[in-house]
Amino acid sequence: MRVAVLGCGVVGTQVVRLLTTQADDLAARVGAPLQLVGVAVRDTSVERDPVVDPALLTADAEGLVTRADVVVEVMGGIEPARGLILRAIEHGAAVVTANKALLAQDGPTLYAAADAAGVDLYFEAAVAGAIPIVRPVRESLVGDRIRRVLGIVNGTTNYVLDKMATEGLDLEQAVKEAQALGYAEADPTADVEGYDAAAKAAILASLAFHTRVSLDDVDREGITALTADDVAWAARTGHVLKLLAIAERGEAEDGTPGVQVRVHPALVPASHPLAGVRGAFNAVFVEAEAAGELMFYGRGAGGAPTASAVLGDVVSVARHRVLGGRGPVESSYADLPVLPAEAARTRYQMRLDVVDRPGVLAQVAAVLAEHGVSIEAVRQTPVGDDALENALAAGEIARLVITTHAATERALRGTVESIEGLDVVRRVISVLRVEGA
Ligand SMILES: NC(=O)C1=CN([C@@H]2O[C@H](COP(=O)(O)OP(=O)(O)OC[C@H]3O[C@@H](n4cnc5c(N)ncnc54)[C@H](OP(=O)(O)O)[C@@H]3O)[C@@H](O)[C@H]2O)C=CC1
Ligand SMILES: N[C@@H](CC=O)C(=O)O
Repeated sequence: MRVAVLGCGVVGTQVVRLLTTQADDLAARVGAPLQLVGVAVRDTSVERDPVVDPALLTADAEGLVTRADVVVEVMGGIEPARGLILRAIEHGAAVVTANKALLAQDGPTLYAAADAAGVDLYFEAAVAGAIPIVRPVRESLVGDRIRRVLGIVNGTTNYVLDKMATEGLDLEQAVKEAQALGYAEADPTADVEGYDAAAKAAILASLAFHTRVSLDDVDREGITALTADDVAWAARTGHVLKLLAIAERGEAEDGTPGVQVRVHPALVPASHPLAGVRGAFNAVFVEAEAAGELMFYGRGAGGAPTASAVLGDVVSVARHRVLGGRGPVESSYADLPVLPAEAARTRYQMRLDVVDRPGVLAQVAAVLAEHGVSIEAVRQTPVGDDALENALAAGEIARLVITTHAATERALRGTVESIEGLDVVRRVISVLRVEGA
C-alpha cells in the first residue's frame, strides 16, 4: 500500500515517524505493508528531522499524489491542498487530512468528490488533535440524535488563557510559548481570533446535524479582547475563562428548527469539568437524546498527538483497501437552516460601575426586565484595585456584577445598549457569557 505525505512540518514529521518506526505493527494491523513513497514539501533543501529520509522529499506534490493509494494531507491552507486532494481522489487514492480550515470552507465539495470516486476521505485529526471525536460523531452516534456539542477545541487559546490565569503571562508571551510548542497554526491569528475553533465547530456541526455548516455560518469571537482583569475577575467570581465552541439545535423566532453554531470566550464555573481542562488539552461534550452526555478529553494539538489521529485514519482507509468496503459518506440531508447569532440563548455576567445611590439598582433591573432578561443574581463587589478604587471606597461608585438567566443574544445586546444609555451608569466593564452551569 503506497502512502504519500503532503507536508513535513509539526504534524507531517510525526506522521513520517510513526509510519517509519511502527511499520511492522501497522502492516500487521492493515494486512499489508504501508510503503512511504514520498513526502511533499515547499523547500527540499531545508534540513529535516533525521527520521525523514531525504530521498523521499519532493517539491512535486502534484506528481506524488498520482503515485499513492493513500494520500495524507498535512500541509494546511486552502490551496494547493484543495487541488491536491481533488487530484488524489481523481486518481483513486483514499485521503486522510488534518486540514480543518479547508474542510470548513469547502468540505462538501471534497466529500462529494470522494463519494463520486468511491474512495474514503477521513479527517479525525482536523478536530481536537488526538481526541477521537469525528469518528464518534460520524459513526458511533449516528443512530442517535445529537442535541448539542460543546467544547474546548483549540489548544493554543486554552494554553494561553491557562497561562494568563495561573502564571500571569500576557497574551503575547503565552502565544509565543504555544508557537514554540507546535500548538499554534502557521498564522496564530487563526487561533487567537477563534477562526481555528470556528472551523472545527463547523465540521462538528455539519456531522452532528447532517447539515451544511461552513466557517462563515459560525458566530465567532476570539480571545484578543480579553484583559488580564477579565481573567482575574473570572477567578474572583468562581469561574474560569475558556474559549468555547458550541453547536446546538435551536429555533428561529417563528419556531422553525435550525442549528446555531458559535465560538466565543465564556465563563465556566470552576466546578465544571471543562474548567479543569488545562494547557493545550481539549475536551468536547456531546449531548445526545438516547446516549445522554458524553465527554471526550485529551491532547488537542501538537505533532505527535495529531499524528496519532492521522495514523488511525490511515489504518482505517488502508484496511478498507485490503478488505474491501468504505467508510461513511457525508451528506447534508437534513439541511437545517443555520440560525443567526442573535438566536443563541445563554446566561450572561455583566460587570458595571454605577452611581452609588438608592434606586439605581432598581433602574438597572428595570432595563433588563424591559428587554425580557431575567436576573439570576446581583452582587455589589468589594473594592477593586483599579483607578476607580478611591471613588468606590468613598462610596460614590458601586460595582455591580449581574448574572442573568438564559436570554437570547438579541435581548442581551439590546439590554447592554439601554444600560449604557442610563445616566447613573458610569461604564459597562464587561459582558461575558456563562456556559456549563
Ligand atoms: N500543529 C498542530 O497541533 C495541528 C495541526 N493541524 C493541521 O495540520 C496541518 C499541518 O499543520 P502543521 O504541521 O502544524 O503545519 P506546519 O506549518 O508545521 O507544516 C506545514 C508543512 O507543509 C508544507 N507545505 C506547505 N505548503 C506547501 C506547498 N504549497 N507545497 C508543498 N508543501 C507545502 C511545508 O513545507 P516546508 O517545510 O518546506 O515549508 C511544511 O512542511 C494544518 O492543516 C493544521 O491546521 C491539525 C491538528 C493539530
Ligand atoms: N492550532 C490548533 C492546532 C490543532 O488543531 C490548536 O491550537 O488547537
